[in-house]
Amino acid sequence: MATNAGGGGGGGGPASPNDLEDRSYLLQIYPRLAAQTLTCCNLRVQKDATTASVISDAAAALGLDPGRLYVLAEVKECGGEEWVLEAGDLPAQRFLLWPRKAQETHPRSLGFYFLLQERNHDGTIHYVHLPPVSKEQEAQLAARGFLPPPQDDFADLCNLPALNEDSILTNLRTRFHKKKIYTYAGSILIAINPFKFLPIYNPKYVKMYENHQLGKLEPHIFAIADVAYYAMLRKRVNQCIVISGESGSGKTQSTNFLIHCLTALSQKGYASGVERTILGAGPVLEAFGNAKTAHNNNSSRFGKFIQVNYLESGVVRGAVVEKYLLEKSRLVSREKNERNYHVFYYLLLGASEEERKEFKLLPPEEYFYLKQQNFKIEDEEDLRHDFERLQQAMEMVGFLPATKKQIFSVLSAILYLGNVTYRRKSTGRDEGLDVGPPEVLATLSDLLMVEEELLVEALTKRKTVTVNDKLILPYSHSEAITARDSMAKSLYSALFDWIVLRINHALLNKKDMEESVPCLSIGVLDIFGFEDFETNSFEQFCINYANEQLQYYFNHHIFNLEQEEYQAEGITWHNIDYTDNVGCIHLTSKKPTGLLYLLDEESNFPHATDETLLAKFKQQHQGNRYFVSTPVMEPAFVIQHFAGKVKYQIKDFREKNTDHMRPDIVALLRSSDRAYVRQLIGMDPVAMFRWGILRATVRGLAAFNEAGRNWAAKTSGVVRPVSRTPLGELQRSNAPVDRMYKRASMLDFCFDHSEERPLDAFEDIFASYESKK
Ligand SMILES: Nc1ncnc2c1ncn2[C@@H]1O[C@H](COP(=O)(O)OP(=O)(O)OP(=O)(O)O)[C@@H](O)[C@H]1O
Repeated sequence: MATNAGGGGGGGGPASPNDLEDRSYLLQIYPRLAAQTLTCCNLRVQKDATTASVISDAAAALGLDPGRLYVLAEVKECGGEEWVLEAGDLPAQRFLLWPRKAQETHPRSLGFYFLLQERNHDGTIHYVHLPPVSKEQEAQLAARGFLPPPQDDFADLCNLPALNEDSILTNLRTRFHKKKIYTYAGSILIAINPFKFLPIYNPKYVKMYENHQLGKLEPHIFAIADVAYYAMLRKRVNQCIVISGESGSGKTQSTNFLIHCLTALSQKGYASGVERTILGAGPVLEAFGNAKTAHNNNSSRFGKFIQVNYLESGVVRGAVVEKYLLEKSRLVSREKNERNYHVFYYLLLGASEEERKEFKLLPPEEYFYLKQQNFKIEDEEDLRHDFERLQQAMEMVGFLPATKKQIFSVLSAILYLGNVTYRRKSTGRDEGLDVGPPEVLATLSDLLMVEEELLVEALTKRKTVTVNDKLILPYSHSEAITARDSMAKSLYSALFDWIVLRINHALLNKKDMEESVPCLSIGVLDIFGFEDFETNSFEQFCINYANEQLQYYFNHHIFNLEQEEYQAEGITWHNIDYTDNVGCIHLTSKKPTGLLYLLDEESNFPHATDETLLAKFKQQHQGNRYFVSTPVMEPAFVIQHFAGKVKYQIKDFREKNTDHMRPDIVALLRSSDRAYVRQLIGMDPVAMFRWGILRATVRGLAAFNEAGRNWAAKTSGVVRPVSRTPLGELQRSNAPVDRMYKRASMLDFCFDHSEERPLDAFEDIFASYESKK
């Protein structure tokens, strides 16, 4: 029945063309056994030879133990599927179905062979792993027609034949070279920054992706916007798109594309007012919140969440921008070859002669806050143009010329603060500091409209109020520099918050003040990517912690929830092991010993220093696998993040953690004759309260209208159409929302029209609201 042709080659195919029944075929059988001796057995078999007989002949030819059990499997692609044959199957029949070339003797790497494997007594197969097929082998296989031509790019990484780092990167690179910058990994979109314009974002593309199932068309960022939009409408559930990536990878650009598509979908191709305002808001936020860094010429130094609100019909209603963590430290110092916030350079290079005089501007190289670290401006022409662009964008968002002037005065004052210098008093027994130069102090006092005497006090002395006394202590030299920088940072940060608030005001649909409608929303989160610089400080610590949380969110959704869903649906599934980052999150934020809690504790303890803080970190977390030890004398600690190890310098952690506005500075700025400066300082508690009210009002009114409708139905016995002016409903119900609503309207009035005494107006309303609450 079977002929052992030994290890020799010998051609396959018919042995005797004239006698079909007597034909025999040369099968290549490879043993895959734990104790493997021979590499191959070429066995000549007849057409009607069963698997059982082929197994026994092959075992004999290979000198295997006849007392053991074996199975025979057909393999078509090396490393591919294996079809185990039943004892009564005819292997030669399978062989005859193979391509012609596969029936000739060929190397194993080309596939089409049989495998002889050991079988356990319970019927299961005793598997032994083989080395994977190489790329060259695959190519040979394809060249010989045994494999379909290789597909060299996969739009979805989930379809890759082999999923490993190498294959993923090769696929992304191949696609990128074909100008396909987007690739899916299931429902996640991977974008590779092309650093050049691609004509794939015009309205034709919005239309093309509209209401399409994800994956049907070439991957695209518009497809993600489209899925979010239609899922929101179909499920009536708010959606969120999370963008993550390292600095310069294209997060902000992607956010802009998403917002464009999200508003265009709603407007059926026409640009909406909201989109225009968002587009205007972009350059304003960029000018004040972006800077040139080592990684990106236009790096966002703050995180943001843009929420587009829709009516239930899918029409855009308005939008809200929320900002997170502006990198304030950049204002006073930064890494080599990096710049301060764009707006300073725009102003200094773009201002007219008249504006220079009005804001007392100097050339950029004369400001200490700008000239540190390899100061060189090579793009003067662009900066001048950007100043014009900024002015235009400010107008689009509704900044009046007077407001712009106020903002530029504050910017100029911030720059002058950097030029304040200190010298130890050389005469007398006074141990204080001399502050100067006089012309800088005079200009600062002019720009901020504060008394020079008070300004000098705030810059040189700390006031502490105790139960019975008021202590005034002179700052040491380093404390004074910290106080000066703190004033600059506080002013800039308040200015940025005010701008965000103003933009939100422009984005808010004014009708929300008059009528309530149920809304849905899609949010786009664009935060800093993971950072690891030469020197990492508190900012990097916060940014990387936020990214750790994002990673956890991904893990949770991609692995945990998906696997739970499979199990719930009864799909056979082996849980996938993945790197869980919960340990790192606990190290940072778990009560009571997480690093953030220890930091808060040490920030509030009067005698603590950065050194005692570091000692506390080490003492609590020595031995934690996410807290990597550092040499005893090194003022730093290392965290093992999901994305790699990062060393953080402990210097200024406490100072930055408690970086609230110093009371002395608040008091000084509140004494300003410039209403705008007082407004900035008052913003913190009051304007945030106001914004909270607006938000709560918009949400509350929806619920409230519903209550009004029920009330009307109950009292009249008939269901009436809903009034489009909720004030009527509000007055009838006497709900607390009523007060809130009216307060919000009044606050809005103050915000827009009371240049004279806005802060007092805020405070009055705030106090009256508090008393009636
Ligand atoms: N899809 C794209 N097409 C063309 N250019 C792009 C695209 N995405 C990004 N870029 C270019 O790359 C630059 C950097 O992108 P972007 O500022 O969006 O990065 P980022 O991830 O937000 O960086 P950071 O975290 O530093 O703010 C952009 O200024 C733009 O020129």
